[in-house]
Amino acid sequence: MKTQGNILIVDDDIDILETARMFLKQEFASVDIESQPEKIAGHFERKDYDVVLLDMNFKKGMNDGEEGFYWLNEILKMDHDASVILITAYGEVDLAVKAMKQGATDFVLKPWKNQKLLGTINSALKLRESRKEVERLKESQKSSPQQGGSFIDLIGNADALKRVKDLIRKVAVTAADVLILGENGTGKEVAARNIHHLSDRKDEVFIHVDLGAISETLFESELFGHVKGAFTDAKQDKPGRFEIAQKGTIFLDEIGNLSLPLQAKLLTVLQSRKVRRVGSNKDIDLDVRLICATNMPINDMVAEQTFRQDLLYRINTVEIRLPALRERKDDIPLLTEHFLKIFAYKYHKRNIKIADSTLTKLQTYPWPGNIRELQHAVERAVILSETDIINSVEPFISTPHRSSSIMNEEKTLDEMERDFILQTLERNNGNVTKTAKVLGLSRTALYRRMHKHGI
Ligand SMILES: Nc1ncnc2c1ncn2[C@@H]1O[C@H](COP(=O)(O)OP(=O)(O)OP(=O)(O)O)[C@@H](O)[C@H]1O
Repeated sequence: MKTQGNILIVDDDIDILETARMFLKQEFASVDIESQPEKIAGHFERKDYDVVLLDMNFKKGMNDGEEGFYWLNEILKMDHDASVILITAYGEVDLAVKAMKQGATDFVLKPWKNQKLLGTINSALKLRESRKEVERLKESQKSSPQQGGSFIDLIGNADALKRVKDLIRKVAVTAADVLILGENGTGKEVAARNIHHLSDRKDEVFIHVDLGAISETLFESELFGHVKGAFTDAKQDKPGRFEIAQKGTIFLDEIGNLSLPLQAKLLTVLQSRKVRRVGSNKDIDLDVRLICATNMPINDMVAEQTFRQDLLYRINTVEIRLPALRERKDDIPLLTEHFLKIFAYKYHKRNIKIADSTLTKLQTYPWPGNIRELQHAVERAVILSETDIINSVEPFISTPHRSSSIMNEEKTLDEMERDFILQTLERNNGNVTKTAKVLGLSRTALYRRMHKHGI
C-alpha cells in the first residue's frame, strides 16, 4: 500500500523530475513535479503539500544557493509547517546546513540513491505529521475552557494583594521565570494566567501541567513527548507539554511534589532550553515562558535536601508569594460579593443578598482552604438559602462545629485552625484524605498544618 502524503518536487532539470516522480509514485499517494519555481504558489493553492523537494540552484552555472533560500522562504511563508528537503550538489553541503538553520527540514545530495531519498522523505513526513499534531493540540488547548482559561482578574484591594498585582504587572512584560508560592486556593493559577495574559505571549497557548497528578513513570513522556516504539505503549509519536507550549507559557503547578530524580530531569531541560522526545536523538529548541508554583515550603525543602537548590535557582528568578485569605481579611466581603453574583446567576436567584453582619462574621473565620473554600461556601449558601437575604453564617458552613469556630472571636486564628482541623478529622474518623478534601486542601498541605499544630 502506498504511504499517504502529497509530495512536490521542484527542479529545473526535467530528467531529474521525471526519474524522481517515477520512483516516488510507487511509494506515495501523490507526487507532483514543477520545473519553474515561480509556479510553486499555484501548486500550494491547489493542494496541501506534506513534503517539498527543492533544488538549491535553478539558473545554469549558479551555485550560491540564493534562489534556493528565496524559494524556501516563500514556501515557509505559505505554510510555516512545510517540510522542505533541499536538493544539493556535492560541495554545497555548507549551504544546505545554512538552509536548515533557516527552516529546511533536511537535504539530499545529487545524484541520490533511491532508498536514501525514500528514508529522507519518510522522516520529513513524520516530522510534518508531528508538527501538525502539535498545532492541533495547541488549537484544542486554546479552545478548551479548562486549559485556555479566560483572564480572571485578581480581585482584592488589600495591601498584601496590591503588592502582588504590582509585581505581576512588572514581571509579566519581561522574559523572567517566575515562581509563585502560596497556600492551596490562594489564586496561584489565577496569578500565573494573569502573567501570561499581560505578556507579549498572550495570543499563544498557556499550558497548565499539574506535576502532582503525573505519575513518575509517565513524567518524561508527558512533558518531553516520545517517538513511536520508545516503550510498549508508545503506539505513535507524541509531542510533550513543553513542545505544545512552544512560543507560549508553561505553568508547572505543584513543583514541590517532584521526586529528586524527576527534578534532575527537569533541570537538564530547563538549563539547556532543549527537549528531546523519549526514544529520539534529536533536540528540539524550546521557546517557552516558565512559571512554576507550589504550596510547599520550598526553601525549607532545600535545607532538608528534598528539593534541589540548583533547580530552585533556575525557576525563581522572580518569586511571588500570594497571601493567605486570613492575611487579607478586608478582601473577604469583596470576594464573597463577587462569588455571590456568579452563583446567584447560575442558580437563578438573582435577588439574593448577604447581610452586612454576616459578611463581618465571615471575616472572623480562618479559611484554611482560602479563596477556593470561600467560593465553595458561597455556592453552598446560595443553594441552601430559602430567603433573599442571607443573614446567618449557617448556610455557608456545612456543620455546626464550623459555625461555632466562625463566631468565636476570642480565640486566635491559629487556635481556631487547630480546633477546626481536629473537628474535621474527628468527623471523618481520622481519614486524612477525606479531611483534606472537606477542607479544600491537598494531603500534603493538611499534613503540614497538622505538623504545625502538633496534631
Ligand atoms: N483574587 C481572586 N479573585 C477571584 N477569584 C480568585 C482569586 N484568587 C483565586 N480565585 C479563585 O479561587 C479558586 C482557587 O484559585 P487557584 O486555583 O488559582 O488557586 P491555587 O493557589 O492555584 O490553588 P492550588 O494550590 O490548590 O492549586 C479558583 O476558582 C479561582 O478562580
